[in-house]
Amino acid sequence: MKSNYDIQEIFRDAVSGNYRNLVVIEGDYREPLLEFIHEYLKVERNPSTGYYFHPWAQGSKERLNWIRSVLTTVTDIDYSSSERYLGSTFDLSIIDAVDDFRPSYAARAVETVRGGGLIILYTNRLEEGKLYRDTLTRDGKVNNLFEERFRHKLLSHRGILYWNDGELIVRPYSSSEVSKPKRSRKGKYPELAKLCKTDDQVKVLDEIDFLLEEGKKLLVVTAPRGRGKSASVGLALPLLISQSKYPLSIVVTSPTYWSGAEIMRFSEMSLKALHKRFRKVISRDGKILSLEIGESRIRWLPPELARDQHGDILVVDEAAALGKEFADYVLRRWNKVALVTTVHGYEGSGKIFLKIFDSYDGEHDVQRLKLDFPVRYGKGDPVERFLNDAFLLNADATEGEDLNKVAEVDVRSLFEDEERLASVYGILVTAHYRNTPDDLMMLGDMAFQRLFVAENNAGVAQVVEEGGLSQEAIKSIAQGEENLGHLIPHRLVKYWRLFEFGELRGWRVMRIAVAPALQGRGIGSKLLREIEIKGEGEGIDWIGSSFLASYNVIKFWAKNGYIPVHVSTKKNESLGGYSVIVVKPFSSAAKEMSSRVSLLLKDKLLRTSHQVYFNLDPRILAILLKLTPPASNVTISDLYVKKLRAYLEGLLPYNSVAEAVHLLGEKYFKELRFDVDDVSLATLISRTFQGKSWYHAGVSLGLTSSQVEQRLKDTIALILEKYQLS
Ligand SMILES: CC(=O)SCCNC(=O)CCNC(=O)[C@H](O)C(C)(C)COP(=O)(O)OP(=O)(O)OC[C@H]1O[C@@H](n2cnc3c(N)ncnc32)[C@H](O)[C@@H]1OP(=O)(O)O
Ligand SMILES: Nc1ncnc2c1ncn2[C@@H]1O[C@H](COP(=O)(O)OP(=O)(O)OP(=O)(O)O)[C@@H](O)[C@H]1O
Repeated sequence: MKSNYDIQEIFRDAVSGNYRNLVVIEGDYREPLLEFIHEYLKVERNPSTGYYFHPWAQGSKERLNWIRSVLTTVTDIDYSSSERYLGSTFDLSIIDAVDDFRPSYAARAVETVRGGGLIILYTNRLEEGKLYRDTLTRDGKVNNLFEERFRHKLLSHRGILYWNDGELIVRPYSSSEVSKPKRSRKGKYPELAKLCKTDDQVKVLDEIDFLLEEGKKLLVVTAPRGRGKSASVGLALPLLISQSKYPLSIVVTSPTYWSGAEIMRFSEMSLKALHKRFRKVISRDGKILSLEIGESRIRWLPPELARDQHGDILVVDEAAALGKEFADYVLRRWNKVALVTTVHGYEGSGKIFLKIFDSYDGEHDVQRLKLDFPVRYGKGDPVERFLNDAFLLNADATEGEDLNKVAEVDVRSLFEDEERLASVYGILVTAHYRNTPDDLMMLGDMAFQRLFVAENNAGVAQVVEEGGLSQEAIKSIAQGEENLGHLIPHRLVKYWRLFEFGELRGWRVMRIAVAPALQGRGIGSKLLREIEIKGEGEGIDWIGSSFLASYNVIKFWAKNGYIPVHVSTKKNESLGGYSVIVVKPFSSAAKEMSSRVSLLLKDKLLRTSHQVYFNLDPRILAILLKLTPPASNVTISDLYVKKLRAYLEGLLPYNSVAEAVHLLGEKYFKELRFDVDDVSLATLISRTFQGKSWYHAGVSLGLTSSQVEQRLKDTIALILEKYQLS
C-alpha cells in the first residue's frame, strides 16, 4: 500500500490526542484493509477489544478470516444484533459494508470506539447492494444521492482517512485541537467521584438527592450521545438508597434491556465503592437484572411492566425513544421520576422531547441536568464532527414564517442545496422521535418517492407510490411473503384477505412533519391537500398512511377525512405502540373496499379490545371506533335499560350491570348517531371493553378511580338520554 502520508504518525497523533481514527476504504479493499490494521497495531500493540461488524452477506465470514490473520482478538457481530453493544466501548471496530452499507448500523459501530481507537469501514462501492432492498428500490430504480453526499463529506472533513481505489485522501487533523476528558471536581461524594470520567458526571452524583426531597420530583438528564449519562445515573442510584430514611424500591427501565444494562453495571460498581453488601440477580447472558441492598432494591424491568409497578423512584433510560405518551403516563403514576435521554444521536432524536420538558408545567418540580463532555473520546473529536455533518444529526427546523404555499420538490435539487437540505431534513429530525441516519438515505435514494415541502421549509411530506400489483405479487403476499415496498396493499391483502385492493394504485404518505413551533396552524393539512390534488389529478385510487398510533396524530388524520383500515395486532415493544393504517379513497372501487374493510376493523376492535387491544390507549380506540363507518343497529331490551338506570341511581354495583354497559357501548359505536367526547368514551372502553380495573383505567386517563366511575356513569346517562331510553 503506497501513500504519501505517514499513516503511523496520523494514528499516533490520534492516540496521544484521544480522538478517533476513521478509515473508509472503497474499491479494492483486501490489501488496504489488512494494511491499515497492521499499521495501527504498530502504534497500539495490544488492542484489547476489537469487533467485526457485518451483514449476513455472502463472503463476510471469509473476510472475517482474513482479519483474524492479523488481529486475533476480534468479536464477530452481525448488523441486526448490534443494538446490544451500544453501551460498550471498543478499541477497534471494523465495519463490513460490502454490498450493504447501512448508515444507522455504521453509526452505531463508530460510536462504540474510544478515543485513540480505530474504525475501518470498507466496501466495494457505497451504493452497491441497495438494489436488493425493497424499501429503497422499485423496479430496479434507485438514486445515489445519499452516497454521493457522503463521499463529498469524506473528502471535505479533516481527520478522516478515505482510501478510494488505490489512493489515500486525508486532510490532516491535530491533537492540539482536542481537549481530553478531565475530572477536577471532587464533589459531595469523593469516593464515587473517583469513578467518574468527567465533571459533568460528578454533577449527576451531586444532584441526584433532589429526587429524595419532599413532593413530586422530576429529574431530566440530557446529553448528546456518549457523554456517560447512563453510567453516571447508575453510579448515583445507590446514593439514594444510602440517604433515604426508608428502604427504597428503584425501578430502571429502557427500550431494550441492553440499553439499561449500563445503569445496572455502574450501580454495582458504586455499591462496591461504597462498601455496601448486596445480592444480585443476573440474566443468562450476564447482565444485572436486580441489586438487593438490605430491604432496598434496584431492578431493571421492561417499559410495559415498569410503568405499572409499585415503587418509589422510576428511572427511564433513553426516554425519548419511548415517546412522550409513555413519559406522560409514568408522570401520572410515579411521584419521583428520572428521565435520561440523548439529545441527538443515531437512535433517534430527543430534541422534540427536550422541548416538551423545557416548558413542562405539570405537577412535578423539575431539575434539569445537561452533560456536555464526551467520555469515550476528547472534545473536538473529528469523527463526531464528521458524523454530525454527514448524517445531519444536529439539523434543526428553521421555523420561518408560513407562506401558505406547498410545492413539490425535486430531491436532487434539494441535495444540491446543503442549507435547504439541512432545514428540510431538520423538520424530520426535530419533529420525529425516531429519525435515524437511514432516514437521510431514504430521503436521498428512494427514486420512486415524491417530496412535498411547505414554503419556507415549514413542513415536509414524503410520499411513495404503492399498489398496482400483479396477480402473481398479490398471490405471493397472500401466501405470506413480505412486501415492504407496498406496505398498505400488503396489510390489506395479507390480514384482511382483500386481494382486489392490491390491484389499486395509491400513494402512501410515508412521513409528514411540521416544524415544532408551527404545528397546529394548518400547515400539515395544507400539505395533505396539495398531495391529494396532485394524486387525484394523476388518477390514483387512494392516499393513505401507516404510523405509530398516537392520539394527536390520529386526530390529525381524522380531521383531514382519513378512515382507519388496519391496526397492527401486536404492540411494537421497542417503539412502544401499535401501528395504524388510514386511507382516503378516491375511485369508487377504493371507496367500496375501504369502507368494507373499515367496518371489519370496527368489528375486530369491538370484539377483541379485551385481548388483542387491551394495551392500546383507550382514547385511541375511541377515536378509531368513531372513524369507522356506522354498522347495523343494536337493540337493547327494556330490562337492560332498567338495570342501567339502577346503576346510575346507585342501586346496583357496576359488576351487576357490566353486560348491559357493554351492550350500550356496542350500540353507540355501531350506530354512531351522535358525538360523545373521546375521554368519556375512553372510560367506557377502558373499564368495560378492555376490562381494566378502575385504578388502571384512571391511570391511563389521568383520572382517579372515582372520577372514572363518575365519568362512566355520565356517559351512560348521556347515551341513554340521546336514544331516549328510559
Ligand atoms: C406517516 C407519518 O409521518 S404520521 C406522523 C406524523 N408526524 C408527527 O407525529 C411529527 C410531529 N407532528 C407534526 O409534525 C404535525 O403536528 C402533524 C404533521 C402531525 C400535523 O401537522 P399540523 O400542521 O400540526 O396540523 P394541522 O394544523 O393541519 O392540524 C391540526 C390538527 O392535527 C392534530 N395535531 C396533531 N399533532 C398536533 C400538534 N403537535 N399540534 C397541534 N395539533 C396537532 C390536532 O387534532 C389538530 O386539530 P385541532 O387543532 O382541531 O385539535
Ligand atoms: N465513569 C466511567 N468510567 C468508565 N467508563 C465509563 C464511565 N462513564 C461512561 N463510561 C463508558 O462510556 C461509554 C458511554 O457511557 P454511557 O453508556 O453511560 O453513555 P451515555 O451518555 O448514556 O451514552 P449512550 O448514548 O452511548 O447510551 C460506556 O461504554 C460506558 O461504559
